[in-house]
Amino acid sequence: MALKTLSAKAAAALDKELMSTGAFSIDQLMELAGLSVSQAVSRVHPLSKGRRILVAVGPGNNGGDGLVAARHLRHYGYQPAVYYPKRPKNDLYQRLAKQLEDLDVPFVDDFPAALQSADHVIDAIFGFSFSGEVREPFPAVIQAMAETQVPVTSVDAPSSWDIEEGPPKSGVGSNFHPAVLVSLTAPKPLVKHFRGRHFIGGRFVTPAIAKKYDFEVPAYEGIDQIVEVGPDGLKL
Ligand SMILES: NC(=O)C1=CN([C@@H]2O[C@H](COP(=O)(O)OP(=O)(O)OC[C@H]3O[C@@H](n4cnc5c(N)ncnc54)[C@H](O)[C@@H]3O)[C@@H](O)[C@H]2O)[C@H](O)CC1
Ligand SMILES: [K+]
Repeated sequence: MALKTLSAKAAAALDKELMSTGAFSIDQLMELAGLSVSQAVSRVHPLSKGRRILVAVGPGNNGGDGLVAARHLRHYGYQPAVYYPKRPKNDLYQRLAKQLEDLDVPFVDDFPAALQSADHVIDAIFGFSFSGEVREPFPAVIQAMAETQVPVTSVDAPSSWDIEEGPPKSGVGSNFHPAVLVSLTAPKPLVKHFRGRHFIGGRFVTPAIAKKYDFEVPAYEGIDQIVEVGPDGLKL
């Protein structure tokens, strides 16, 4: 079976289509994306492996997925902490942050320090709209995720990787290889460079949309919001 991936451009177009003709709101898609991430983390890192989950949150919707995942993980009995250095004024992100504050989820300022006492990390810094060189304050965060022994789950893309080409050839992110990736909707072309455990999530795509964008909706089982596939996105 040939590997079907979604380019950054196609992923953005699909997102737009779901929220226009598809009649979804961004809140709904983000809730389901974040729920998928929370399920993948609880699958690879059950509570018995340690409760402390550090969530690195970026300024866009990838970060929003991380905020939603943190909330679900808190309800599952984990102890998430959130690093969220660039908070947009946007109402949606403010509400997601407030929901975490109401659950007494701490927001931390020093990512490398917080990493010292984390059992697992969620990388929700950048997704399919990332491009160019990583700007401040994120280079040190990506460097810390690259060097740590703590396992990292990346949301949609390992942050700093080019969506089509994968890890940068040199500099920040060139040595970043997360243990787990949750591709939302469909894998992006960068998966050809990924070697860890790989899940597909985002269980909201209709068969018609999948056909139009030329990928297959994975065979979700029962009430699961994720399907584990091979590192490259092919069936296990
Ligand atoms: N249909 C789906 O699959 C859904 C996926 N979701 C998630 O949304 C992201 C894409 O979100 P978007 O807001 O378009 O962008 P990002 O979060 O990837 O990042 C944009 C953010 O980052 C800044 N930025 C870009 N490049 C750099 C850089 N080099 N250095 C620093 N900052 C950078 C940019 O300015 C923006 O602020 C997708 O991957 C999924 O995770 C939706 O949640 C639901 C539907
Ligand atoms: K990410």
